Amino acid sequence: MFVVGVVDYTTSRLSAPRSVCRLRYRGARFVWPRRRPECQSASTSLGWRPSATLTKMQVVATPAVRNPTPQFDFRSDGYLYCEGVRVKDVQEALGPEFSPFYLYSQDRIEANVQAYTEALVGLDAIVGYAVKANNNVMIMKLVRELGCGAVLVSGNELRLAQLAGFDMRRTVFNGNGKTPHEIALAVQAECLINVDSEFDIENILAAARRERRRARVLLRINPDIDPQVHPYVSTGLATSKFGIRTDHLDWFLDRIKQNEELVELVGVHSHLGSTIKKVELFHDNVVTMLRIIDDICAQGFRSIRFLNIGGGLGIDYERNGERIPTPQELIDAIRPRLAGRGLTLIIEPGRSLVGNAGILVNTVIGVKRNGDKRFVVVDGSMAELIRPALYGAYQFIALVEPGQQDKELAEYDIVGPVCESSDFLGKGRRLPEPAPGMGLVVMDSGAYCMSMASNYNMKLLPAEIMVHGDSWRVIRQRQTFTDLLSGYRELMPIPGLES
Ligand SMILES: Cc1ncc(COP(=O)(O)O)c(C=O)c1O
Ligand SMILES: N[C@@H](CCCC[NH3+])C(=O)O
Repeated sequence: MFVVGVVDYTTSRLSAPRSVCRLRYRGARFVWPRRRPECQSASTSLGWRPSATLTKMQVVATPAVRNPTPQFDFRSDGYLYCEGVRVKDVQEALGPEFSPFYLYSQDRIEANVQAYTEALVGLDAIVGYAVKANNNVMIMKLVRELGCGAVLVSGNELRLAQLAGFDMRRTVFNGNGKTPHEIALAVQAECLINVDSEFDIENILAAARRERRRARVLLRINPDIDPQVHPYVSTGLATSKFGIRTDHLDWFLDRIKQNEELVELVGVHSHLGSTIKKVELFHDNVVTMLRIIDDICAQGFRSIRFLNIGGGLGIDYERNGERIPTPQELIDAIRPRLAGRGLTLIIEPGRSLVGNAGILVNTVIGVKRNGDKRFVVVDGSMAELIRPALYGAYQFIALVEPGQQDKELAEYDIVGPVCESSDFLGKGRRLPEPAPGMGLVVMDSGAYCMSMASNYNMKLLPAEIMVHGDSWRVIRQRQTFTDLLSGYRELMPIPGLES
């Protein structure tokens, strides 16, 4: 919560960063009731919260001016809450040693899964959680209990899915560089396996022969559709490393036909990319894939049962009022095409299941000025959250507590302590000046944040906290210095690492 203006009733003047009676802040609007200066509680919209005194009314605003995730809200006391838990209380309970940390809302994850399951009513479908988005095993267990399958991209994700109790026959093992060892694991576990290349199919055939099991495979198609996203998260263009070009499909079909005792072709897969905001793209993909299924069936393949359309639905990172399609809108766009086809739809969401269910809570180390430029330096960095450094990604940033009321709003770059100029969490963010020790949150950090974190500069992987209702628990401990040294165990004596 911070002051954006002061209404002086005695002079009927509004002094504010912009002296107009209509203030705008990141898409939200506060309308000062010019005609009713006696009004104690002004009309507000989208999170603006006025407070009043008899002669002057301070117009104060909470930073979450648009709140697309009700489980995370900035309340009138100026603090950020996750469900019933005040985030500042968790920060204080953990202490500075455990900062930064990730914090998730169980309710939000449940609601996100439910949005898919409700949208899919009446369709034969599997929601395959893309584990790469967030591989916390407690989150994996939760989505499994909610009925999801899993989409895996490494042998270790596969093992973790087994530990999390997934029915492995409802998992998809995917990837453009599966090793022979990983393929053997997938064949043993009876995953659905995506074929991505010539060497992939050879390795699958070899593993099936060795394991004496018939592998169930899907062909990952490269549909050459532009998902209109950042090039680094686009996967379905002809120039991408992923999938099989349609003009090369026949080679794969022949190879499968020659080896039908070892592999069963059960479906096709494609994934356009991530952060997609247009449902028409999913529709176009389904149309392309159905045409390919028809071609494949015309060549005598009788066992095609799965249409896997990948994941990719975006979330509302910007919170600027732009409409992001819901899972319901996505499914509604493709449902008519699926009627009467007798296929099981597989959809592989990652970001849209967990992205807005997590936040990264950092502690402010200090504020620094270099000439006109102002920085808020926090203890979190590109090591814990790399999306801004890697893609220039925008994630909403705010203080988890009231800013210093006597200080003005200003524009800051939010940076970490890592020795890289790309180490920023946000640029040019308008904030009240924070004091050292205050909590600063990066919203929408549930997907591709912790799972992409690193030990750069020997930073420790953060703890992860799950909130449910009024309580919270640690669902992964913070790494320790000793954890970082475990690879040296055999090489030198390290206290605490003898065995
Ligand atoms: C094959 C595949 N499936 C599913 C996903 C999940 O995508 P998203 O998190 O955007 O839903 C990805 C990641 O982009 C992927 O590569
Ligand atoms: N890591 C990306 C998404 C990659 C999706 C996997 N193909 C992100 O943070 O947005």
